[in-house]
Amino acid sequence: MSNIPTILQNPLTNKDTAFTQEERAKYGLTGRLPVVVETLEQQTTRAYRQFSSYEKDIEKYIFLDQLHNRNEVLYYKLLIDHLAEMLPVVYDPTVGEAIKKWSRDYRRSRAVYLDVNHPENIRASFETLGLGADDVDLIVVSDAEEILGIGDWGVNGTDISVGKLAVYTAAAGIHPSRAIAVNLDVGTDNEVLLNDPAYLGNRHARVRGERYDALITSYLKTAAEMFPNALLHFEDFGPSNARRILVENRRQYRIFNDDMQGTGAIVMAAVFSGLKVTKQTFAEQRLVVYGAGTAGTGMADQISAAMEREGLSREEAKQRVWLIDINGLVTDDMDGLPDYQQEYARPATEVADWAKTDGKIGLLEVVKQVKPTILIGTSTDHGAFTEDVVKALCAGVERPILLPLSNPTEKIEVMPSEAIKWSDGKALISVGIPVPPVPYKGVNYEIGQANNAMLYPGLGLGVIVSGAKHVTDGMLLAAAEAVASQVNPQDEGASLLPSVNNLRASSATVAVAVAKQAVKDGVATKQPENWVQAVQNAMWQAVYE
Ligand SMILES: NC(=O)C1=CN([C@@H]2O[C@H](COP(=O)(O)OP(=O)(O)OC[C@H]3O[C@@H](n4cnc5c(N)ncnc54)[C@H](O)[C@@H]3O)[C@@H](O)[C@H]2O)C=CC1
Ligand SMILES: CC(=O)C(=O)O
Ligand SMILES: [Mg+2]
Repeated sequence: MSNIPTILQNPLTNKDTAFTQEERAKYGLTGRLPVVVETLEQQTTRAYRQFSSYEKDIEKYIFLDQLHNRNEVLYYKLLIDHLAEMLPVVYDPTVGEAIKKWSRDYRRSRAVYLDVNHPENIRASFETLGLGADDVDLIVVSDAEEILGIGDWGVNGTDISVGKLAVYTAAAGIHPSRAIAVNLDVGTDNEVLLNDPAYLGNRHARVRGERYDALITSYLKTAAEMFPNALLHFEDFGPSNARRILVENRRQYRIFNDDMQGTGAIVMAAVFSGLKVTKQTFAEQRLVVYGAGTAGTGMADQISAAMEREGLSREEAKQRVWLIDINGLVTDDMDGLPDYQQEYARPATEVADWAKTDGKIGLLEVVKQVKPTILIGTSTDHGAFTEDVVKALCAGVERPILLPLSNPTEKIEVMPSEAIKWSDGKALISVGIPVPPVPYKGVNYEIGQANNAMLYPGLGLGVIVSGAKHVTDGMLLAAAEAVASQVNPQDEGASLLPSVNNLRASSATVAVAVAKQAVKDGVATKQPENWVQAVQNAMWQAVYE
């Protein structure tokens, strides 16, 4: 077959059967499309029928990916019209499965790859996009060391950046052609990939130390110079790099770590809702975090900061936090604790008579001793919140807040259906994955999705609309409050978080709150008269131009 016209090949310009007769004549498409001219709605109906014909989520993922590569407007129209149904396919949990198979199933690239062995190519790689300084709002970058809860996936992790961007556009109307997905290919320690002939990334162990740091520094510098308005979103880095990069660069660059800050903020939103039910303050909480890595310690930081805002000293706030990691309760006599855990390590003397199992103070013992008001799981330890743990939790307090947040489904600490049963409906639950409501003793328990995807799109939109120079703690808090303001958790069986069905409206509400806070914090560079209108105007709609 002869060549396909460029306008049909480019997903940003392709309208396919929706090109009018005039357009067909103008763009050299005469005779190159079937005669019927369709509307976007008609195309969407067909695409939905095609989507629905696939049984497996991974097949649906591939169908949507191919549509994304063919016709961007149609892809987003379909996604936005069926957001609650399709988010779990383009994003968590199915994206995890797609990432595992990415090199083997390779179809077409949608990203920029920055190679640790050729840092001199960073600028040239971005230049190939042909985008000017004002053309980019957002870059999502991942080095794929800790993809969701499934570990190191090297270049296969490209699709976490692509998936996060799809959610930005579908949920908050971030313009798809003003956003870039980036994979930092620094090698991988995943032996399966290193020994797979189909693997498409650098076939060597992860580069660490000076060369890694030089790549990050060069990436930040080049991206900020070339695209000075872009929000630099970091996703799924390993725990030590994630925190270090954020802490070292947040004053200088417009940088956001989703796993620490986005997750921390969505958890804050769930806790705000939970406290409306228990009628307590942050300062009264006892927080146990099971799995003290990037996400878990990010949450400990945000919840303890909320305690401080209510008048506790830093020391008093830390006294109300217990971290549990792979070696049990984190105590100050442990060797080699990473810096992000040291801050919360409990004095060994304080727990000297707590029961140990296999030489560790385990979760059940901590729950019995501490009587936590909030138990968070970010451990990837599937099933860790056993019946004994949930029952002990409920023996300690009347309405515990229970957030088993590990993704994807195969990693979750407890499924809500079990936690509702074991807690006799008392636990106030949210989880990272989408789950259906749980019927129990005549009540339908709606389970909100405490996934950063419920917050970061609106946060990003607020940053873009306000032209904020930095993402401040105040902006994260404003986002969390805006999410929590949309639910009535006191109603029996109500969710702690808004439904995914309302995600676009929720994102707009979050964006307005974030933009206003950016002004208050002195980091906004734009100040329109009406923030609500400015946010609406900024939201890209899936329609043909
Ligand atoms: N719901 C959400 O929005 C988010 C959920 N997550 C989930 O949280 C989990 C952790 O993610 P990250 O913090 O990025 O990973 P990470 O690797 O930084 O942290 C995981 C921590 O859990 C610890 N751990 C592993 N097995 C354990 C066990 N048996 N007992 C106690 N601790 C154990 C590890 O030592 C590590 O410190 C993942 O499943 C991820 O999908 C992460 C970010 C957002
Ligand atoms: C949701 C997310 O960012 C994670 O699981 O890593
Ligand atoms: Mg993540």
